Amino acid sequence: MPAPPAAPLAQVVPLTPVDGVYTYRVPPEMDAEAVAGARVVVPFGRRTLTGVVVERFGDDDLDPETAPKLKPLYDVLDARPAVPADLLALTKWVADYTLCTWGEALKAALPSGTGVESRRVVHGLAPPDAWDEPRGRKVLRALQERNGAGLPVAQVAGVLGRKTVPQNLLRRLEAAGAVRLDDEVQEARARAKTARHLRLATPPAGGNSRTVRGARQTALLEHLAGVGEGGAVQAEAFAATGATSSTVKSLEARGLVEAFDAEVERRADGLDGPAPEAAPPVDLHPAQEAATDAIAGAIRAGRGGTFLLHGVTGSGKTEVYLRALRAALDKGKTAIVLVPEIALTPQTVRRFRAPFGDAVAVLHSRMSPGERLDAWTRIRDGRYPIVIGPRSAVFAPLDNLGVIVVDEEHEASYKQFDPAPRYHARDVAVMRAHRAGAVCVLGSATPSLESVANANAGKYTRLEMPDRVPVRGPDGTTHAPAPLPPVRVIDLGREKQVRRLKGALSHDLRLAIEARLGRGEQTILLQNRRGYAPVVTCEDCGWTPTCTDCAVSLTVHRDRYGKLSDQLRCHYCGLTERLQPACPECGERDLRLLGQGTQRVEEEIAEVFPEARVLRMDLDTTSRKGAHRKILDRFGRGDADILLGTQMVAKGLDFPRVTLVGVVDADTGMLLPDFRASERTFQLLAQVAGRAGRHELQGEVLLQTRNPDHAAIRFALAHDFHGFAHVEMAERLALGYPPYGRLVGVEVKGPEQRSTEALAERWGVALGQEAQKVAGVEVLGPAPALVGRVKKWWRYHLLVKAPRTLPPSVLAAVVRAVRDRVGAPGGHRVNLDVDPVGLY
Ligand SMILES: Nc1ncnc2c1ncn2[C@@H]1O[C@H](COP(=O)(O)OP(=O)(O)OP(=O)(O)O)[C@@H](O)[C@H]1O
Ligand SMILES: [Zn+2]
Repeated sequence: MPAPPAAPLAQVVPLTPVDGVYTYRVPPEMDAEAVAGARVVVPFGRRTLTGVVVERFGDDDLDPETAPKLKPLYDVLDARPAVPADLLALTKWVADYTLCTWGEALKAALPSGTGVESRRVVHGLAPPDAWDEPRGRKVLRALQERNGAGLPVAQVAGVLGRKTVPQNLLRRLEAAGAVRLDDEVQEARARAKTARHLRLATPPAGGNSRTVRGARQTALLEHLAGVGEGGAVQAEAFAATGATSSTVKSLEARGLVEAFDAEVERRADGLDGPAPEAAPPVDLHPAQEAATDAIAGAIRAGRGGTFLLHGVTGSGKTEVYLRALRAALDKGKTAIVLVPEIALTPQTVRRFRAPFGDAVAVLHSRMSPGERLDAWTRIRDGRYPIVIGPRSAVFAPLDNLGVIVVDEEHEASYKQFDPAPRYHARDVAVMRAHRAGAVCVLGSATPSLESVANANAGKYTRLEMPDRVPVRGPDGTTHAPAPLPPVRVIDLGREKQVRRLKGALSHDLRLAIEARLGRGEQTILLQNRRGYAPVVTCEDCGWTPTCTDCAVSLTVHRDRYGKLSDQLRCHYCGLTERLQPACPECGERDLRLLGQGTQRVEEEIAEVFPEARVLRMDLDTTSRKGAHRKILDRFGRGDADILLGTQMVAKGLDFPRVTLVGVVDADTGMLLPDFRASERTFQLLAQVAGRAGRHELQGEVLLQTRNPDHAAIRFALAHDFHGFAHVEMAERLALGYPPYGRLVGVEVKGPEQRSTEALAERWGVALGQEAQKVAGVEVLGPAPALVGRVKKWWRYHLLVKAPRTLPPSVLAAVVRAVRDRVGAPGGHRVNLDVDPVGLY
């Protein structure tokens, strides 16, 4: 019997949207493991939940009344705390800042699919005719059909064809003894994968040495001799030796080899194959040198601090990151590199793996839950000092952090919207590094105005790399910095008038592509819209198909069978239907397809340049695992002349033979009613322009637009980030928007329009009242969201605005007060979004 624990109580945060911290008794046998950061299973009302211990304490101060009533922990899930101490504090900060529960924030820091979940289940006890009300009978009949197996409560709604669970009915059925409600606990732990393995048989049969063996048999035996007791995965052994099943059969028959099933160790680096060969070390150019000195110096000195590394496209930021990682590792510290999901390309990963090899773990969203859990577990066990991944990797369970790098820090994908916590990974990175005494490096060619403002205010140290990396000639001599490529604007309005442009590609853009085809160089074309045509309309009556569940028009998609099988798709909910050849309203057969999606541009290229080899990269061509990588590998090998795609082609790519970048329609997104629309457009154009002429060959960029005078276009033309930032900042200041103001977005959603609108109104009134108590706070809205209905849910937005000088906690208190007072009654949902990114 172990001694009773000195701190017999544990404070536990359940991993659900339930607010608060709950106290449990720690049974003596769980004393050693139920420490702060460990995941535990606890009784919670009638449910069983997974939670995280956040503190242990003694029962001395406890009220003797409540002490005996405390329930014990049911179980501890971790032998080693899942959440290191610094992440406990960090998630608490995230919860307070983003207005979510600590449990929700902790959940974001843990791999999904772990722990235990319970669900409420109904069991039938009485036959259907024992109940005289039809709804109850229907439920009992469904339960009878399940032969004693329970039905999850959530599915009862479906049985009755309703959206919500009939809680009242269930209570009455339970009170009358017709059903029993129960909690069923499910282990949500991901299972390990097993595969067929081969190994040499023991003891090796001696007398077979004279047996004639084929080359494959010999190769397999040698291979297995090299891997030892644990054996090799059969498929891998086959790939390595050319052996086949019949090779194995004949070796098995002679007692030389045995086959068995065993768990495979999933590689936590998320890649197959060994680490790529290390690239030869480069000599830093002076601006890189200066940046590296500042960053590595801070890491070595353990000083901490945030650096804004503003380096133009192709200035060699990655090399600076690599040196920062090296500095951290040399000090025995660990490092996190955040990259936007879209930039988590094999090319990027290779550049980080090359110098550090197996020290690097890669996390990405395409991993299966099992792979993710494995990777996470090994990171927590300290096997990888470097973690690279998208926004959630900011919570990687590393101890002893030396540096966090946020590449392309301006990227909107660092902000999580759903589910809560609605955090911005860049801001969490800055905070985590700060608390750990680590260095944070924010890198971009087009920094966010928020970061620029922080640098201006002296909170971040600004490091500039204004030139591209000098190009080295084949003889080893270094030339002058490669210039940023010249950008030309093509005014689409004029093109339409003067040249009667019909398709998507202007005369000049066609000529430019043709020249690349002739010289065997490559082209990247950006068209930030997928599908064939964004809108279809009837020439006669003006009918346009819209989604039944969302307030948007449907996009035409064309598959390889051509026009006859055109589909209509909703980009919000995925609804898909056939496009009929005639208008359903008036019967007119002349339906007009308006606008250009990537598919249509692809078709036009095929018509104009039948000999060109085109790769299309958008959400539709990259949905399969590995597709993204395959496309880029092919393009990199020179198996294609043109890479056409959505914003996926705009960022991070570094291909030496790309000398032309064409933006088919620079206006997509530019005119959205979002105060960041202009900034986003500038960033996208500057980033995509940066893909051209990055090495020896001179590049060129063509922008097609209808708004040649727009600031985003004018400054992109001159590669003038500072000019753009200056103008845009002045506008933000005038309007009180970030970085000069603070915002909290409120999204009110519901299945019914009237009640949703009414709830939004009540929020508006209540916010207005609270806002009056604090100087400078302003409430905008409610107004219908830009897309007023998504997946059958109506959406209304409000925006709370405050000056930058108001502490975030004060603004949070305003919104929290309204949440407590008005809330989200009657099946509505209200999402609070602090520092929103996107449309409000
Ligand atoms: N000091 C150096 N000497 C020689 N080549 C270098 C040096 N530094 C970087 N490079 C090479 O220059 C190219 C551009 O560097 P890198 O991709 O790091 O730029 P970047 O600033 O990250 O650009 P972007 O913002 O466009 O992604 C790469 O091919 C890289 O290998
Ligand atoms: Zn829809």
